[in-house]
Amino acid sequence: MEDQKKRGLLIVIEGIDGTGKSSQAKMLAEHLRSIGEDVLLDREPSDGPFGKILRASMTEGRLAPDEELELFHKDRRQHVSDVITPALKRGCHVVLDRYYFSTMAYQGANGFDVEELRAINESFAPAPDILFILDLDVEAALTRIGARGDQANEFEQRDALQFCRDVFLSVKDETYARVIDSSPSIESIHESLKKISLAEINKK
Ligand SMILES: Nc1ncnc2c1ncn2[C@@H]1O[C@H](COP(=O)(O)OP(=O)(O)OP(=O)(O)O)[C@@H](O)[C@H]1O
Ligand SMILES: Cc1cn([C@H]2C[C@H](O)[C@@H](COP(=O)(O)O)O2)c(=O)[nH]c1=O
Repeated sequence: MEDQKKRGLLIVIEGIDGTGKSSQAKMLAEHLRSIGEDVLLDREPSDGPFGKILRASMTEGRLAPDEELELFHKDRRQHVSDVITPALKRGCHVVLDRYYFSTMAYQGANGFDVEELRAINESFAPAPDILFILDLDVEAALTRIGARGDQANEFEQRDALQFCRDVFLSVKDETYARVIDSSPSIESIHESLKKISLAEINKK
């Protein structure tokens, strides 16, 4: 007999560093579980073999841009086919901290064509049911993550983050996208994410 279970929702949280993605992903997953929903809390780079190489490279030294991009794509293909798709099929919601919009933003800031990156990813990665774009100005985001460095690096970092913020906001008109002002308190942002997610779950 065919499996009649409803597909889970893919709920993606994006935004520049320090906008509160990890905090919100955790709180949303915990809330949905507390009301009896089956939820997988996950992130990208993933905890799979390619994701582990990428995470190690963040502390041990950045890879060449081409090599890094190839790994992000390998990681996402593996994550989508082995983790995300099976979870959604068995009716589990996936709350995901970063997804292919981060590739558009960060690898776009590294010089790759943003629309090409989007097309490559959308050829194999399912679109989210909800995309929360946590939006915050670069100065506030940098203050939150306590970024410090030499002045030249700080300017470069600001420019790159502004580019990323603009890329995230460039998808704001997609039906699945919700821009969330991330300057209020963690709790009030959580209330917004909860309300929007529950409305979408109840629609299904
Ligand atoms: N709404 C908020 N108001 C004030 N501080 C916040 C808010 N949300 C998160 N923070 C704080 O900002 C810091 C970064 O939060 P968090 O790790 O959730 O962000 P992130 O977007 O996942 O960051 P990154 O992308 O750098 O991993 C943490 O110290 C967190 O407590
Ligand atoms: C998915 C993805 C991520 N990145 C970058 C963005 C951040 O600098 C790190 C992830 O760090 P976090 O603390 O876990 O948010 O990876 C990227 O460049 N491209 C991507 O596709």
